[in-house]
Amino acid sequence: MKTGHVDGALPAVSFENLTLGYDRHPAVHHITGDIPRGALLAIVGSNGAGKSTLLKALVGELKPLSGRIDYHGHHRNDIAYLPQVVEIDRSFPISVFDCVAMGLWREIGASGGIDGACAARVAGALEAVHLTALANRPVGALSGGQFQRVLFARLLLQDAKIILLDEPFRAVDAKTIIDLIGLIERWHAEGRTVVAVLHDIDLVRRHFPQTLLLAREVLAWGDTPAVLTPVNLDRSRRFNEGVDEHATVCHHDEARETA
Ligand SMILES: Nc1ncnc2c1ncn2[C@@H]1O[C@H](COP(=O)(O)OP(=O)(O)OP(=O)(O)O)[C@@H](O)[C@H]1O
Repeated sequence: MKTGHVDGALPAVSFENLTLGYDRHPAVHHITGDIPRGALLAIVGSNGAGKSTLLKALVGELKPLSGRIDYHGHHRNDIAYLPQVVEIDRSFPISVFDCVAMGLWREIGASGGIDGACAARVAGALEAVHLTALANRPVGALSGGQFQRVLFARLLLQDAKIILLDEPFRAVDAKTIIDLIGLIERWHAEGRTVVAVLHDIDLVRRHFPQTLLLAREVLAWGDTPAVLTPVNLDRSRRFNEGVDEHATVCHHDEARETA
């Protein structure tokens, strides 16, 4: 049976027996299921469970070792991806305003020119994340939380149908989390599909109707209260990333062969 199903919702993206890995070593095994259109889905799991790997595959940075991802007609430009902040280089000299304006690159194109209407939209996005006063500051001179607001403002302008967020609240204070959750809920209300990797279980319970609990394979996937049960969370905690760190044999395939 497919997991992640919501009655009546068409899928935004489907995984079909998807296995992902690095240098041919599987990191995530045999994932099958649908992310419904308009879903607000949290991906939860221990360190090394494969959460970032799954997002990287979704955005096309990592090709499947086997199985496939069906995008149901969505194109790369329909997907916005916010990697973990540690993977983003902040050293280049660019202002907050220009960094947010990069969210309009699809519309502006190679010309790079920003007309008055575009500038007003950038200003609107900055206002939405309460950063108007810092518009001219270099991004390298922002705090971690301020920079995360910049990245969310850029996402606002990208206007993507599918938004992927990898640990968007890492090292972010409570006030900023509340503001950024407000933007996520706005995207959800607009019918966009939002998928976020998160570690704060209470926050997931409060704000994310659906959860995928991952431990290199799907432990549970569906409505958040049914997924984040004490039994499932205990199984997730017991996941030991060292067990098959250099796995060359997939236990599912092994079981199938000996059955
Ligand atoms: N570039 C890479 N090359 C080789 N192995 C990798 C690479 N990136 C991740 N891995 C391995 O793949 C597995 C899954 O990693 P991933 O980053 O997806 O986990 P995660 O659930 O996002 O963890 P965390 O919560 O710590 O961010 C881990 O064993 C990790 O060491």
